[in-house]
Amino acid sequence: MIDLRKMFRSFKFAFQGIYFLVKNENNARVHLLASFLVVAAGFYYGISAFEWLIILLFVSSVWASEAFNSAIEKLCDEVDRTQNRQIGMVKDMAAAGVLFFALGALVAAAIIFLPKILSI
Ligand SMILES: Nc1ncnc2c1ncn2[C@@H]1O[C@H](COP(=O)(O)OP(=O)(O)OP(=O)(O)O)[C@@H](O)[C@H]1O
Repeated sequence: MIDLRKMFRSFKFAFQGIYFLVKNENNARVHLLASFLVVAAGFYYGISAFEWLIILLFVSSVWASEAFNSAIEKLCDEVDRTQNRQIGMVKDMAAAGVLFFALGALVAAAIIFLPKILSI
């Protein structure tokens, strides 16, 4: 049996997580600006349903990877705040996860929008 109250409570915590991300993480604010710009460009250029699908997949993937990366960073800082090579590596690998999606998003946005921008 699904406990709806528990489910809505989990949503509340997840939205709290989004609030923490945007409030505390500079990179999340960069993602917010980029997401806004790309969605605005999508409406401006009237992109197709398939192009929207690609954009939405990348936007949500970048946000999800940033959320995991920030959570890992916070956890690392709780575990050990002294200089620790392993902690440094964990943080760098988590950051690489965001970079993979961000670079993919950049290339996808260029493939979708550059021809439209250049044809004007
Ligand atoms: N405890 C540590 N030991 C070794 N290296 C660390 C440690 N903490 C951070 N680093 C190194 O410094 C880099 C930046 O870490 P930091 O936690 O400041 O990340 P940030 O992305 O700048 O975080 P914030 O969002 O808090 O500004 C890490 O990727 C890692 O290479």
